[in-house]
Amino acid sequence: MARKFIVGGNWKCNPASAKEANSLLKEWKKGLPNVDKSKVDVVICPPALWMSTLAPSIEGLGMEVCSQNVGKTDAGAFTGEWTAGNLLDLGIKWTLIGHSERRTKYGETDADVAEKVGKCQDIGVNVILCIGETLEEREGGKTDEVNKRQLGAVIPKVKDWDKIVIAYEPVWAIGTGKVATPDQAEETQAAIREYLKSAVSAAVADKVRIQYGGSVTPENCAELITKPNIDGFLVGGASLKPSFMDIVSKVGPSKMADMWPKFEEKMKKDDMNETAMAAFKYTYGVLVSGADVMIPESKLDPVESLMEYEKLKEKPDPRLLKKTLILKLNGGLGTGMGLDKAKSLLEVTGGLTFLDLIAKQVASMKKEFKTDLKFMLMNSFSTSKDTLEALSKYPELGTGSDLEFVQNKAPKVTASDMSPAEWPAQPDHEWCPPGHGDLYPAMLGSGTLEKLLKKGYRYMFVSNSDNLGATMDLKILSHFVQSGAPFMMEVAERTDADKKGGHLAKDKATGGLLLRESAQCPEEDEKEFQNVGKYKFFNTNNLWVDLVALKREFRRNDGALPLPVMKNAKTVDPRDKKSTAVLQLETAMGAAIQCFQGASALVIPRSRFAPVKTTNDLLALRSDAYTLTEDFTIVLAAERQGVPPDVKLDGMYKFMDALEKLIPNGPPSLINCKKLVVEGPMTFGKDVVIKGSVTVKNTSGTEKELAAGVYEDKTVEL
Ligand SMILES: O=C(CO)COP(=O)(O)O
Repeated sequence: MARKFIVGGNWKCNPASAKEANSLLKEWKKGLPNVDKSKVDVVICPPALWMSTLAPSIEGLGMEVCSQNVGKTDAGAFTGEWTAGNLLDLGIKWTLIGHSERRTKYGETDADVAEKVGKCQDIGVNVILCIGETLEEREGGKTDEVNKRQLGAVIPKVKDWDKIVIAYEPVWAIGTGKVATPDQAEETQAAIREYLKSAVSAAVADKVRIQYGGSVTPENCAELITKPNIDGFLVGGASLKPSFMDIVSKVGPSKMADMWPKFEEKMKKDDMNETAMAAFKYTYGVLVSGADVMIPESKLDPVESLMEYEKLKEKPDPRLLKKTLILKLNGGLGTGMGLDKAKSLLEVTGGLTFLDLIAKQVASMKKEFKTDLKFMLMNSFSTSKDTLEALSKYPELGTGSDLEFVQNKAPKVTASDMSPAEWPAQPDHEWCPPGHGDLYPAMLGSGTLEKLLKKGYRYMFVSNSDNLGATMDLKILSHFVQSGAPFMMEVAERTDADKKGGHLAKDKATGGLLLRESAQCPEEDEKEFQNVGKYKFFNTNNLWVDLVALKREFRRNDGALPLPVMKNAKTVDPRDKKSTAVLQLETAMGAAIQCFQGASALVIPRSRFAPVKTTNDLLALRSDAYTLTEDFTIVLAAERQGVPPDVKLDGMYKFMDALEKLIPNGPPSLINCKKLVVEGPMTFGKDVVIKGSVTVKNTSGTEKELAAGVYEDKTVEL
């Protein structure tokens, strides 16, 4: 049976302060990408007083807290003790028992040790049982005898061997710098396993993990771990150093050490900048370390109430506009709607594309606020050229690097071995977009962030280019600036229609805001995830960022923001399902809310969230249910009272060309439509008016026309 390695860090009565402990844990974080969590368990034993306070940071590293000791009694008049039950009550599932320092310095006997193990077994606490001989005993040839005695005392108390790990720690090697040789340790641990076989069973002997402890270091651990009966280490002194992570990564190495040089070479060859490489290295590290990306219910609190747009009291300050950048994300292709160009080049209404509308919105804001406004786009390598061409008719928006920066691309990862994906037939397919979380590294790496800061820009309002409701709002800008928050997310209230999408929540440990996407929700918490009464808000992707704070966060995190990573399983050639299976790593820009201490959120009216994702959205938008205002925003007609029509077109109308054929005479009137369902091949006649809920069906298979007329609350069979 393959036993999973387990490494323990026994801090004993160290370090001198909780502050030092915290900075040690922070240092360890850097080593995480080098460790494959599926190969090694790690438990950390801090002094008892800090077990609770350090637990979130320890667990944040994918490690578990382990007590150094536990009492042998239940609750009662036992001053200075704690029980196994107390541990579980604090969420601590592990304890050491019988460490040689407890035995020699505090007089713990084999019988005490056995009682303690019994208490842990009763309640289900995992035990690392420490055994080992003194120098005298070793020299007297009594090693195996001592181990058998110490272990033998405990065996009658054990019912569940899955909750027992043995740490063989020769007393003469503890804290002395005198490590057992790999052969000595292997020989002794093989004898311990042999004893388990005869005293308990072959199955137990085979599955119980035996650690070695005593002067283990990053230097001597590599050879020790090759021995078949050494299943990990219990580390003392070396667990108080940043290099403890080297021990962990030598026991359970990730693919980072082997593969990173290959990715680095590939990216350098492609002239990628340092920031882009650091961003990919971070996401790749999350992938190969097998870090748990789930956010369980137990770690969250709901966000009860937030500031609402209607209640903003700050006095609008037009001077802030001069320090503010309006950024539109424009990296997306309209492939979902059957286009092979930037989605924003799609005609929305009245012959105007998204880009036309955005350009006109900016022009009208300049007029309204009587000031210049800085506007930029983040394009991707596939949207840049078309977009700049289309915008050349609006020279006042700016040109070149004043108008855009280009999103990075990331190497695809071969799913089978985590190497850089290769596809010589079409090398373009070896790269993918890294998601809109790339906004931040792309801004920094392209030099845009620095350039903006130098020119005195401090604030950024960013939104998706397909959300025509996301216009500059001076009230919101003034609130954001005066609140002093480094980051603010515009959120909207979730309705039943939004229950499958992500939600805002509070991190129980830090009280900070975070987003939980459906891919980050464990299956058993799905019901709570969809509870729109509990988790009331969703991210609209209209974000406000203090650029000085952004720069500071990059510095604080060594050049890469620690955003949650999503992995998408695809084939290297997306159209050839038989081509190599790859993973594409992505981050989302809204998730950065968790990176900024003091980040906030604002509830906005739905009118600021009007994205066009499908032909359903577009048909509604082109109809009279919406109007185009003088400042080129698209708003719902007043009669609709804030509720858009619910349009459900047959899947055959998913692509733009099919939509255009469906409405050769322009869209039907939907101003009084609640719901429109279209099934089967058809066209809409010239003056069609839909009222209430209408379903139009054609089951014949040949295209038919829905004639002019008013249709109200009915099903029409063509
Ligand atoms: O006692 C130990 C772990 O429990 C070993 O300590 P050292 O690694 O400092 O020798």
